[in-house]
This record gives sequence, C-alpha cells and structure tokens, in this order.
Amino acid sequence: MLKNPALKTVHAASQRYITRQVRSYSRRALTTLAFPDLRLETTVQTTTKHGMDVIHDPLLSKGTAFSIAERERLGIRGLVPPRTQEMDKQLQRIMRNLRQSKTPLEKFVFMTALQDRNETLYYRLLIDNLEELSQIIYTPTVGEACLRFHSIYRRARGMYFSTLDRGQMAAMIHNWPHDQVDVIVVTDGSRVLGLGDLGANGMQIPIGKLSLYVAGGGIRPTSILPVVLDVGTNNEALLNDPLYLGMGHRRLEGDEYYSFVDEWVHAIHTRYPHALIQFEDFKYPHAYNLLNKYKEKYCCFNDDIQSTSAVALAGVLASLKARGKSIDTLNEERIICVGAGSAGVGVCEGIIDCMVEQGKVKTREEAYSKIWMLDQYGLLGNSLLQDNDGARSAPIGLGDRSNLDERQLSYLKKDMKDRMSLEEVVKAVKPTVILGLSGSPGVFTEGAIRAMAANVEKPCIFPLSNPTHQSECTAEQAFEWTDGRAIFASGSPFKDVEYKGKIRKVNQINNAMSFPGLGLGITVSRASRVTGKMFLETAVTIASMASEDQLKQGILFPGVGALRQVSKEVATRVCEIAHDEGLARAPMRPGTSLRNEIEESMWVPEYVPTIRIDGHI
Ligand SMILES: O=C([O-])CC(=O)C(=O)O
Ligand SMILES: [Mg+2]
Repeated sequence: MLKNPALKTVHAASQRYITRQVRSYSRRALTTLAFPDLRLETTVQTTTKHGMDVIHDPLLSKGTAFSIAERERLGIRGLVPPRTQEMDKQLQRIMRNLRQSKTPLEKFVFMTALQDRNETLYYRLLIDNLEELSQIIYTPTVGEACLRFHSIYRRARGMYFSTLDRGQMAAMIHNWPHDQVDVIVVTDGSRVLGLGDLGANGMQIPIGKLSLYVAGGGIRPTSILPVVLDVGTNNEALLNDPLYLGMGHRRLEGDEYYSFVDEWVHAIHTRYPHALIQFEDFKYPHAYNLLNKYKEKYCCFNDDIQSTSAVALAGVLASLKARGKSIDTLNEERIICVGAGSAGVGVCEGIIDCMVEQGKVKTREEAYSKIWMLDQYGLLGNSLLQDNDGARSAPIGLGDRSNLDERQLSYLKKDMKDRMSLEEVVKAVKPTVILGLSGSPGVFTEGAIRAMAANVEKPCIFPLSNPTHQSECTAEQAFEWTDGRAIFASGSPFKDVEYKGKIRKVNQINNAMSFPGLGLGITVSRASRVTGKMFLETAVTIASMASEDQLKQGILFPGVGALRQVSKEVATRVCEIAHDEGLARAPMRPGTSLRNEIEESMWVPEYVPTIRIDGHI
C-alpha cells in the first residue's frame, strides 16, 4: 500500500476517508525525529513528490505555512521564507491584496492565480467570504471572464475534447491525473449564461461551478473535472480573433454533433463509471436532446433545465408562504414565463410537475393552462388569430412558429393571439408571478410591471437571466414600478434597495443554491441516476429554509452565504430519495444518521501534515 503513489492512495479512498490516519504508520516511524508534528490520531496527506514539485502543486502547497518538520521531510528547507505563517495570517494578507484589485475581472484573475498556487487556501478564503467572492469566481464576473478567456488565460485547468480528438477520447481521458472523480461539469459553450455562443471560452463556467461544488457542497477538489467539448463556434468575433484558443471552425451539427458527444460520454463512463455528469450551458434543443438521451443510462442532469427549475420552483413555493398561502396552492397561481429556451422550458416543466404532484390539477393539460410562455416574438399563441398590424408581428421569415417543438407547443394558448407583447399578456392574464429566462435585458418593461402591480398585492418578479446586465429588469425598477410591493428575485446578485425610506429585500434564485447539495447527495449515496423526484424535493427543501420573520421581509430563502447549510439539507434529502428509489450504491453506515454522514463527508479546507512516501517508512 505504501508503495502506491501517495495521491493515488488518497484519491482512491472513499469520499469519507479523505486522508489516511497516522495510525496506519508504524509506531517506530512516528517516534523518529522526522514526525514531531504528528500524534497518533492526526490526519495526514501523503505524497511521493519532493522539493519544488511540492511547492508548485496547488493540491499540496501550503505556501508559507509548511512547518519546519515538513520542510525537512519534503526537501523544501530554504525554498520558502523562513517564518512559518499560519493560515489565518495568509488569509489576512490575501484578502488585503484582493481588495486592492480595482475591477471585478482583476479580482477574478487574482483568485484564479491563488487557486493555481494553493487550493486549500483558495477554498478557505472562498468559504469564509462566499457571498462576496462567489460574485467574482461565479456569476456575474465569470461571464466577463468567459468573454475574455483567451486573453486572461494563464495556466491549464480542466480538459478539452475537440474535433481533433475524435476517435481518441477513451485514451485521452486517462491523461487526467486523478483516479477518483465524483463530479464532472461539461459545456459545449453554445449558450454561456445569457451571453450566447462563446465556444471554448466557456471553460470558466465548469471551473466556476465546480469551485462552488467544493466550497458549497464539500466535494473534494481532487474529485472534480471541468470539461469543454470544443465542437467549434459560430461566434464570428471569436472565429476571426487570432488569439482565440478554441477550434477555428463552425459548430458541428446534427449527427456529427451527437456522435461527438456520444464518444465523450462513453469515454468518461469507462474511466469514471460512478461520476455525476452535469451538462451546462448547452443551447436549446441540444440541451434537451442530450438529457433525454442519457438521463436513464447514466448518472447525469442538465443544470440549466433541472437545477434552475428546482430553485425557481423553490422561489415560487417560498413566495406562496411569503404571501400567506400554503405551498400546495401552486395551481392557483397565474405565471408568465418570458423565455422559451432550455432554462424557460425547464423551469416551467418543474412547476408543472409540482402542480401535478400536489394533485390539485386533474390533468397535465390543466397545469399547462396556468403558464403563459413568451419567446423573443411574444406570446406563444394562436397564429390564426395573429394580429397583422405590422408593428407587432415579426418580419416575414422570422418568428415562424413551425419550428416550435412539442415541449414548447404544450404552452401554446389557442384562445389568444400569437405574439402578443408582454404588456398585453399581463393585462389579459393578471399574473401573480413573472419569470424571466430570456437573456434579453429590459424585457420586463415599466408598462408590463405596472400593469401587473395594478392587479396583485405582492407581485412576484423574478428576472432570472445571467449575468447581471442580462437581467430582464433591475431590482430598483421592480420596486419602483410596484410601489415597493414586489417580491423580487434575480438570477444574478442585486443589492437590497431603499425605496421610500424602507429597505426592500432582494433574493437570488440561482441554480448554485441547488447543484452543490444535489452533487453531494449523489456522491455520498453513490446514486446511479438523478431523478425528477430529487429535483422536486430539492425545491421543497430550499423553500422550507426561510424563517417566518424572513418571509415577512420578502426573503425567500438564505442567500449564497449560507450555501453549505443549504447543501447539507438538500444532500440529506437527495440521499434519502436515492435510498428510497433503490438507486443508492453506497451502503448506509450502521448507527449513523444520514445527516451526520453527509456532514462528515464534506471536505473542509485545512492544512494537514504532509508526509513524503518513498517506500522506506
Ligand atoms: O451560471 C449561472 O449563474 C446560472 C446558470 O446556470 C446560467 O445562467 O446558465
Ligand atoms: Mg448555466
């Protein structure tokens, strides 16, 4: 066992037993002068590396925090400044430097550099300042980092599978240095947030999502894998940019595209059969087609469709409570959804599933009748009733309803004119909730929101597109146009708003609230599939987290700062479901509660003594 390369030993161990106990070393070894920092019960990490290789490995490095004994053992004496600095001092220094960076993008580059040097410190900093720093390494700044990926690129992270690699993927996957991978986030960069096709620049999204898996869901940093499937890009600016780092051809489509993804999924499955695959930022309809193709065969889900849906549903359910209603009255809501892509359709399907599950609608069709969907041309309505006054109808050749698929057509309102504007639909429908998943900033117009507020006491206004500048309206607008009565939630963070002398609370409905906990539950239970029930219950769990007092103030659930607590609850529920549905492959440890098991399995960034293994101990 000691002959194994050290990291291999650590990674092959189960999620729970992250590092080995010193107990497994002989007492003789422990009494030697090389181990004065260890006691019998100390947890250690082991490595075969030595000298500069230890300092330059971000998974092993402690920067200035190596103890004298470690410096001796690892051959790094003299290679770092003499004073051993504890983590809290390092954190002070890093935070001071970070705050000196002027722009969010500079902060992003700073954080990436820290992650590349010392992952333990990076995650400690992130966990201690989640609210502030998630806005840098994740939405909204990650959007800007994707736009500039090819100019801020410094150091390799994650894996790229490109059209050059067809036929080679099953071999290539072995280039990844870790034997245990629990969570993979993969994108083809075709619809990055609300920013469109960014090709291989989309890599920052899987990296950012996985940082939240570690910081918010306690997944081990060695067990994550960010992936870009570079099938080309249709983004002209990138195609014409000589510094672009992705493939310089147009996107594969049709069979070529699907067989490319197929090869990758099979390659992944051969090396990492237990890993959870999260599909991220795939454009419509690829997102749905891939999900349908793989969800019954592999442990996978689509974040934009399913976890956005879970958090949006959680938001709507919590808003019912905030309006003094019971959460099982969802069928009484009138919901407008602006956006008919993967996120819009996904969110609405989650709401429909929940209405059906609550049993208050007789048929699925009845549930569809509670949601009015608009795309970029307006309401999905009856084109025979289309108003052809020119101003409102789309130019010839655009807005052709014949390309709507079955899923979108379920929302088509046969008794209403096609392409009605949002304001017209609001006046006709008197919605209680309005959802924005359009990627079109400003589509929640003043007229539409004022018309909504004229009919309901507490209008729920949820502009969910990301990043911030793609939001359908701002928090200030929502409160101003509703005379401060709105229950407001956005996809990207906004600050609370002072309106008429009172602070109005904003909420963030971002899938970040759900996927880390879901991934943790799947990892601990080793669930073989991700099911609809898991998402439904994730929503109900999140919706039950705000106190009565918070609900009264318009707070729907705790924010990103409380992500670890939220993840613990979500993971516990997901584990229970995995066991109930017969999908769990990890046995329950006798005598432990699921919640304890989840808690114990969450990785905590702290320095543990490092031991060099060279076969002599
Ligand atoms: O990344 C985010 O902030 C949420 C998300 O998945 C998206 O907007 O595509
Ligand atoms: Mg996404």
